[in-house]
Amino acid sequence: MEATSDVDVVVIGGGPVGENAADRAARTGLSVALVEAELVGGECSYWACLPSKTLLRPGAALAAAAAVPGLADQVEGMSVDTGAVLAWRDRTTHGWDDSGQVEWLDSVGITLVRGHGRLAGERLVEVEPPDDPSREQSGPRTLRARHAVVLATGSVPVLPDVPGLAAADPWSSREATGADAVPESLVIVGGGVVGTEMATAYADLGARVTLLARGGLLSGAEPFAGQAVEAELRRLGVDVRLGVAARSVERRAADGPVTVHHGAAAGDAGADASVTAAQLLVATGRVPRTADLGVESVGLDPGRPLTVDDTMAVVGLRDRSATPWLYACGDVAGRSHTTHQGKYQARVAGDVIAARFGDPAREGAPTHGDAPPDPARDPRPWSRYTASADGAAAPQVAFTRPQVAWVGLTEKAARKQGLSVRSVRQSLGDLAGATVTAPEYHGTAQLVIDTHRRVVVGATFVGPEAGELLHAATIAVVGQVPLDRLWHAVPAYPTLSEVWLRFLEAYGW
Ligand SMILES: Cc1cc2nc3c(=O)[nH]c(=O)nc-3n(C[C@H](O)[C@H](O)[C@H](O)COP(=O)(O)OP(=O)(O)OC[C@H]3O[C@@H](n4cnc5c(N)ncnc54)[C@H](O)[C@@H]3O)c2cc1C
Ligand SMILES: NC(=O)c1ccc[n+]([C@@H]2O[C@H](COP(=O)([O-])OP(=O)(O)OC[C@H]3O[C@@H](n4cnc5c(N)ncnc54)[C@H](O)[C@@H]3O)[C@@H](O)[C@H]2O)c1
Repeated sequence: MEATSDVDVVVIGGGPVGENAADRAARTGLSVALVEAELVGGECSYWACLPSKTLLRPGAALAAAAAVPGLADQVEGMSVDTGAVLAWRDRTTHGWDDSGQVEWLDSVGITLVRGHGRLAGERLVEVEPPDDPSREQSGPRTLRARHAVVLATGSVPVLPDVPGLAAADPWSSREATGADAVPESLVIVGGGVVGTEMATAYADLGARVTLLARGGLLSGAEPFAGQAVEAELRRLGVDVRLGVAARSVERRAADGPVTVHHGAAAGDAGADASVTAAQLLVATGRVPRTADLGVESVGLDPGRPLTVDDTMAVVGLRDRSATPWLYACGDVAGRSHTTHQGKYQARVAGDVIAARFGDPAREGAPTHGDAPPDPARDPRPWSRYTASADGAAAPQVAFTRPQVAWVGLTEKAARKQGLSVRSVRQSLGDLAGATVTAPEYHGTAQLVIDTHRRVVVGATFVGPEAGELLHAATIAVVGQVPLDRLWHAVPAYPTLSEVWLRFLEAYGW
């Protein structure tokens, strides 16, 4: 095995984002090496999106059946078969085996280098062989990139500085999505997307769940969304405690129960209540994985978020070269923590690299037909080389019950940006589409409208399968479609999309 290898592009991190950046660049004939320390497919495939959604699906399917006359009586009293669900989760994650993903890399001509990658200066990456002896080093120790290096190393969970917490060896989302048994009881710290999704899944799987949140639930979304999820979690039997902070944690034996003492989140007063459970999950957010990545070798601060421009080029390097060579996308870039938005950034970074260094005329190249970005000038917003949607139009779905789907700005965020906005809120349950879905369908949707430009800048849908309603809103926000034109986008009868007509009627069109 050669010690040093020259390639056109090196991608560090083989999650969904690194894979996409590598693929886009490789399609223009560039040679690409992908460095991966664990499993190709990343957090999303093995410990995040896919296993979590598998754990959530059976409870959602049961609830959907229970809401439909003719089925409700049949499923009453039924519970989820935990063993079957965990076995399905194991199939979804391919038993934590990445050989399928590795085959794909081979098929598209991307070279996999297993090991921990670190920058060692400009366009230079050193790879430390993996600890796991079953996963042997499959490539060179040093990679010299002729053109570009892409950082796609994802993020790591945050462990708050609470006395006794680290010593209690709590679960992170990895253990929660990868568990091989359901604990009798679970206390969750954190009321964000992981906290609410896992509270739903574990309640469905039969655990007694307590959820501790500093504020309300899903604070990144409109407040009414978190309130709907809170109500449903309580209905499921989850003990939801809002406005509280963990003050200390005790666990006497490694496999023994764990007690979380908590008090009011506002102020520093001590603990006034506690909860004891068989297991503890900490879900208090994630930070970009920039520690132990060698970023100090190019003048950046390890452990701190990276700053990228809209072409996903990292800014603030010690030595500025005429053409940017270092890019970052996905969780590590810190702009968004979702797979779809990270992959969007990867398409941008991959296409920028391909346009700057690859052969755009090559068959299968994605980049012909648009002017390549000029590194000396600001990139043109909304071109294929610019991740313009990140700030203005990023969608997200929390697969809670009810689902919460949102895109763009909340009303509060829009006002904070100085926009003059008006929100219109509609009940989904009143629509004909709801009546034929389930007689007791409950749901709410809201548009945030920029009253000067008369365009939609944000949208939220809360209800069963609300995620499927989101994309029309994403198109309206990205396209900045004027309300006058939206009026001509006629929703089919009887679908839930008729809420768009109700929005326009309520706004006063
Ligand atoms: C429980 C949970 C559920 C989620 N559900 C969803 C969902 O339903 N939908 C959604 O859109 N998003 C979801 N997310 C977010 C989603 O998982 C992330 O946004 C996504 O994984 C980011 O992709 P990435 O490629 O940037 O990082 P990752 O998926 O984390 O991949 C990074 C890869 O880089 C590797 N790596 C790191 N450092 C190095 C190094 N120095 N050298 C070599 N390799 C390295 C890692 O081993 C990993 O394979 C969820 C997150 C969690 C925690
Ligand atoms: N369906 C999806 O798209 C999906 C699912 C799961 C996770 N994710 C992504 O993964 C990332 C991580 O999820 P997450 O839920 O851990 O983060 P989050 O940012 O969504 O929520 C973290 C929560 O923890 C709270 N918190 C922070 N510090 C705390 C402390 N010291 N004590 C108590 N509470 C504290 C915050 O107030 C917040 O409510 C998110 O950015 C999310 O977008 C996405």
